[in-house]
Amino acid sequence: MAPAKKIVFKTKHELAVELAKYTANLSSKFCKERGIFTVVLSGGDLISWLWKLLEPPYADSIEWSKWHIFWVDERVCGWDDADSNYKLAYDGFLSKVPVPAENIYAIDKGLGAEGNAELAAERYEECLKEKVNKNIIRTYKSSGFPQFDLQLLGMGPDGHMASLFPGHDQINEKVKWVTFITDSPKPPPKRITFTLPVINCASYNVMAVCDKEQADSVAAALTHTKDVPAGRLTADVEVVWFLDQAAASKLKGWCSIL
Ligand SMILES: O=C1O[C@H](COP(=O)(O)O)[C@@H](O)[C@H](O)[C@H]1O
Repeated sequence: MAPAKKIVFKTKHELAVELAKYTANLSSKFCKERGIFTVVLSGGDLISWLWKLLEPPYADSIEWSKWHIFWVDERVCGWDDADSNYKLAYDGFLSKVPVPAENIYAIDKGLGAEGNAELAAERYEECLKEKVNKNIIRTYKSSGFPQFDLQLLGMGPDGHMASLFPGHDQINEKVKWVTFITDSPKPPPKRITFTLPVINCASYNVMAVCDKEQADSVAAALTHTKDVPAGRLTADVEVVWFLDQAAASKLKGWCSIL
């Protein structure tokens, strides 16, 4: 289990620049080693901090054709719904880079539109298993859980990550790869989400958080003074918290500031 690193940035702009560099370095490493780079996206603000990847030197140098894109959580709705994490990522990032359409694994379109959270979670887990069988996704040591190369995560003000919310049972799931919630405290209520064991098997986990609304939960998660889902985040190789000064404002003195 990797200890959490924290980096505090003066501005969101600087955070986005460093996030692009970090992602591009890992892309280059995994594309060289495996010919594939598996990337897991979240929804929320994270997508707006990926803009630097769309610019030089990254836009033209990243081997986009080797990227495979998954979602750590998804709202159970149509792909064109304003709540959709797929739509958010497509409009803000994926439509601007040449990742092949067949390498983008969104929630099942029909089940999403129908609002069938349970079946949508089962179908997404089947999708992951199929990609494991095709050696697109690696598995974690002997556990059999999928191991993604890089997950780009965010955290809500209540300390939730993915769609694992405080006080809800999904955080305790130990067997399934993907589970669902139908009473999410943050709208919309129906969502599917990777489970904690899957999230924590990733080789590299980035948790990017900005703004003062998240400051209490950032402090709770990183000092373990209160049990919030994001405080359980680990990774196989490295977990790094990318914070702006407002999000880090309740942490006392021990972060590296860029
Ligand atoms: O609902 C969600 O919230 C979290 C955090 O979002 P943010 O807007 O506070 O950054 C997000 O990571 C997750 O993917 C999304 O479904």
